[in-house]
Amino acid sequence: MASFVIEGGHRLCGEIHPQGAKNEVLQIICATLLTEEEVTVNNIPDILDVNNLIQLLREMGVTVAKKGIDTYSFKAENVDLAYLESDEFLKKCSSLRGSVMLIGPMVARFGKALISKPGGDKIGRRRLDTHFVGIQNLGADFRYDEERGIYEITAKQLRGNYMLLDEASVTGTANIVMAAVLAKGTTTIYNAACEPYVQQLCRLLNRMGAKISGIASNLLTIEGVDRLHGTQHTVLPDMIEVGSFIGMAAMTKSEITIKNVSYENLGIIPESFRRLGIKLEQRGDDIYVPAQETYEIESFIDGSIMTIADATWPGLTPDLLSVMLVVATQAKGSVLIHQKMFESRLFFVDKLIDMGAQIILCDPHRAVVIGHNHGFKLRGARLISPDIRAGIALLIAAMSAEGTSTISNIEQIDRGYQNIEGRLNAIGARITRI
Ligand SMILES: CC(=O)N[C@H]1[C@@H](OP(=O)(O)OP(=O)(O)OC[C@H]2O[C@@H](n3ccc(=O)[nH]c3=O)[C@H](O)[C@@H]2O)O[C@H](CO)[C@@H](O)[C@@H]1O
Ligand SMILES: C=C(OP(=O)(O)O)C(=O)O
Repeated sequence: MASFVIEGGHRLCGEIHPQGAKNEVLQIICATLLTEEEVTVNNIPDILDVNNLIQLLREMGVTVAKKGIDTYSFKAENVDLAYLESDEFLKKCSSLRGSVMLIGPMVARFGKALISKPGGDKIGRRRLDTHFVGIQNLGADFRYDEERGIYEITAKQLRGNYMLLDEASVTGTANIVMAAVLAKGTTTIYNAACEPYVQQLCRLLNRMGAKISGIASNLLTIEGVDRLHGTQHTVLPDMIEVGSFIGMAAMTKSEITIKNVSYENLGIIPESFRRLGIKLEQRGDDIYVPAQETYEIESFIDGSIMTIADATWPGLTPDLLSVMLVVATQAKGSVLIHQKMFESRLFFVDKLIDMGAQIILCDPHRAVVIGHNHGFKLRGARLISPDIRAGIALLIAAMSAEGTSTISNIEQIDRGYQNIEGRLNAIGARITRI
């Protein structure tokens, strides 16, 4: 288990480039299975989750070529269908959350998919009903093999259907869309997730020859086609990384410019940081964050205490609440952080309380943060990263703290942040990997 040793109290200064979006690229890589032709993908981040998925595709028989520093081509011409049934494949899938999105393309193209329960963060229950019910609605048969602990999904020919999803699941919508593009007839998905990740997937599929309309809304219509072909795709910058950098700058009183953020795809994220009192400016497609000695959390118009809560897109992504919570500990004023979607994502506040933060954990979903207004600094501590976003939040806390901190289990951070210590040290941080 690797660790970061962080010397706190150093200001950052300069420019930083966000990596490609993890949650988009996981969908895009799975979609390359839908054609035997070559699909080239640019701006792929060099992170654990993505590298593991690429490796999994290689083992499935997909020809993967690295064409440039962050460009790969995928050609799923000779997929090894026997390997897809092996215990080795299923074991690998179970350690990788993104692998659940192999089901849609595999059923659509090969008529069969096997899957064991996928991994990912331990951030609460993560049910897959939306995925399964959606693909079942297209005519697939689901069987649970108790002995092997796996689901077997089969379909001779998927058929388009109308469906109203029970929740706007991001990976669930992606899975159903990828199954529906090769189904016979028209599929309508109401209450579809419409995060930029899903929008980008739909745009890629249309470039491959699919017929999807309603992109960016919660009502998608998909006219099935017989086959898809090769194309090119460029992954958007990672909006969660952009948000993490905004929070990091505010917390460490730093002046930074976050380059090429694709501002129009950030939705409510910039405004949500502004509500915490953080100044930021859009400069072309960059975000400039000036050095701020203090930032004051807004109140609602009626004077009541600010609430920052997650919601499905175009609401605020749950993946930034841990960062916003940490940033609030040094703000002026108080805020209620309400993590509605996941029930185990706020427990890391214990560690912040140990570092001197004033936080009341009301229940598994809600925490009230009483900001210090930089009145006193957090204290360096020995920390452990419980999940990817709590991990980056603790890193931000450690960077702003007095003294040295150690964060262990940084594999959780590496799942989603590319060479984070290298990129932050280049603009003034002091982080060592041990
Ligand atoms: C690989 C990937 O893309 N992961 C993202 C994806 O996970 P993932 O697609 O697994 O998450 P889902 O969108 O399915 O749902 C996340 C959680 O929110 C709950 N839920 C969801 C929708 C809803 O309307 N109401 C509701 O309560 C679900 O029950 C679940 O507990 O989307 C999540 C929600 O944005 C993000 O945190 C993850 O980073
Ligand atoms: C929860 C996340 O990832 P995953 O869905 O891969 O567990 C995340 O990216 O914040």
